[in-house]
Amino acid sequence: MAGAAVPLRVLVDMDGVLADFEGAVLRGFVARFPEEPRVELAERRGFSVREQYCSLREDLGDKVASVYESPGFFLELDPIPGALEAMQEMVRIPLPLTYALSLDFFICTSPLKKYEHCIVEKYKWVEKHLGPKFVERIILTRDKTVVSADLLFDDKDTIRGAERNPSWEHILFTCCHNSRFQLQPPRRRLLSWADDWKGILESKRRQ
Ligand SMILES: Cc1cn([C@H]2C[C@H](OP(=O)(O)O)[C@@H](CO)O2)c(=O)[nH]c1=O
Ligand SMILES: [Mg+2]
Repeated sequence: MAGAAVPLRVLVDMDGVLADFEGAVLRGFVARFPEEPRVELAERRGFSVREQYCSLREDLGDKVASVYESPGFFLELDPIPGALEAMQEMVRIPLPLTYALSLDFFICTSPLKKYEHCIVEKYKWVEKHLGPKFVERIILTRDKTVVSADLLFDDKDTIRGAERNPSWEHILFTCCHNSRFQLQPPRRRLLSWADDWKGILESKRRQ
């Protein structure tokens, strides 16, 4: 049909973008190991929490991993400010934005290698905070490069996998661990859900 809108496919990551993984790790670590040195959020550098705690002291890596591998950890994560509202708005597009833009929306998230609690709790978290319709939109994969889309909002600075040229543009979602990461142009960031995510969608609009 002439003039029919081709939907823009958008992937939104979960931890660090919708759910506050980093805040919960620090809180859980302090509660469980109050005497141990810790990494404050302002001092977080690099995606892997475990690596940074290991560099503080070798045995702290296992200790911090025990926090995010515990039952209940993923289910109890707080939503990132503005994330739930942005998701509800995103799935309602094309209402306020433009008549020519419709959207195929998915939550694209990786399970931990120790997946026992993580996987089911991620599903439950989405149902609890966003509702059952969003559960149908979950893509669970350890390799996001093989998923095809126009955009991926993700807090991991470097996303690698089997596909060397993923179809999506990775928009780096700012999180404590990547705030000092130097993005090489033309890579783009979204500073928070208060930042102009609609402008980024518009910039990808198909002709
Ligand atoms: C181990 C680890 C996991 N995670 C998150 C990322 C993945 O979720 P997501 O893809 O939703 O961001 C999930 C499994 O690795 O846990 C971190 O953000 N930092 C870490 O150090
Ligand atoms: Mg993430």
